[in-house]
Amino acid sequence: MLSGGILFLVGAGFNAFAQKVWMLIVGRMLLGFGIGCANQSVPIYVSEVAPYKYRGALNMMFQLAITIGIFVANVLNYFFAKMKNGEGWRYSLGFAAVPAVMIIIGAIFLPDSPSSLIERGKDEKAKQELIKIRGTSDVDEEFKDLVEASQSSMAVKHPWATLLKRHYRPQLVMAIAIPFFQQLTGMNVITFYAPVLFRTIGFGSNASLMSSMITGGFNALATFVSIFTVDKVGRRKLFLEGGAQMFICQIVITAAIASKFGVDGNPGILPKWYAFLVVGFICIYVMGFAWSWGPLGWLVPSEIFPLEVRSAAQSINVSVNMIFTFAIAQVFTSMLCHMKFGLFIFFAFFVLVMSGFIHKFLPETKGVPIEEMSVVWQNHSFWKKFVKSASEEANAKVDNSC
Ligand SMILES: OC[C@H]1O[C@](O)(CO)[C@@H](O)[C@@H]1O
Repeated sequence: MLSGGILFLVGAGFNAFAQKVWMLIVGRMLLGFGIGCANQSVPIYVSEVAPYKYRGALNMMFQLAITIGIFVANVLNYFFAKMKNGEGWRYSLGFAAVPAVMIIIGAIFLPDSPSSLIERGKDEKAKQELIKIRGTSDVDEEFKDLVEASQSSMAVKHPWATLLKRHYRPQLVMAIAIPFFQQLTGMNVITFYAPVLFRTIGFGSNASLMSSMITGGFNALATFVSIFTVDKVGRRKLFLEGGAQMFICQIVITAAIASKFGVDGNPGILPKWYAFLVVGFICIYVMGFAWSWGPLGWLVPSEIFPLEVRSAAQSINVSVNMIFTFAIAQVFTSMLCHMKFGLFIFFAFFVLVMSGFIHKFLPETKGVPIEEMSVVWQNHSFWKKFVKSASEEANAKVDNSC
């Protein structure tokens, strides 16, 4: 976390004071490395230290911070874009230093997680830490689970190779599929390009930035819904409800754009109600994402990886997420030119596929202590054939040693 914050701060500095294009490129690269470090460490840290009953809500604060960040950035951009001296971009980029400093201060003051202390042989300190964060000295059972998890983790010398073993297939599949699908919802097409989309449907250039502030606001507010419900209704229900909501909105938006723009992209004069309809359904779509795939895309991977492969699996999760964020941003404009309104059908198709995937393959993880998560795979109709139960494993070890 500390490295992420520092990289981010230096990157913001390069960008704000850039005199040459290479400085902007280096600045952006440093921001990218910083984001990578933070995305790798923060969700896992939160899931490790949170009491399991509130793990969902607390982990989702990470996505809440992202959405608030996007919203604040949209608001600031709106004002900086009005600066007469043409230097507004320096402020837009330089203000990234604020969250960077917040991360640095947080990382300096936050204690290490008990899991990571045990892994480094500091058992006594880990126990004290656990007592402190749980607010009770009745932590023996949890501490025992953590020590056991750490022992099996230490037995694993090559986490990357281990992750490829059949036994870890559910975690590997989730580490790839969840971030892939999260980006294939098309959410970033909305957040990156809302200004372009809104201008195209007739908003002026100021109004288009306004509109992206509106979607940013809905994104942040709707994340609270998942924070308050995820530990009650569970992960699967949110995933499936959010998927259905996004799908319906994508179909309505496609129909609205197809009916006015057709394939020649020439809508003539658009009535006000039309713009309200499109913006309205985009907001409902954004809310659907914000209380499902947005936060769950970080929560679920961070709670299903056992300690021995946690870091490796989270690296895959973050990389797949970032690669597809990048890829979609790159190809979006040419896809829009070629597919026109069909672009939304493309994403709607994936929303359908990903909802089917969750329905069939993701077990409910609500209320399951993180160190006991293997049970959910052992009880799952599809994954149980991949995952051995603890007693089968012990027998296998005895067989091997004979
Ligand atoms: O809320 C939207 C944001 O959420 C993410 O999907 C995951 O954190 C980002 O890729 C996106 O910009």
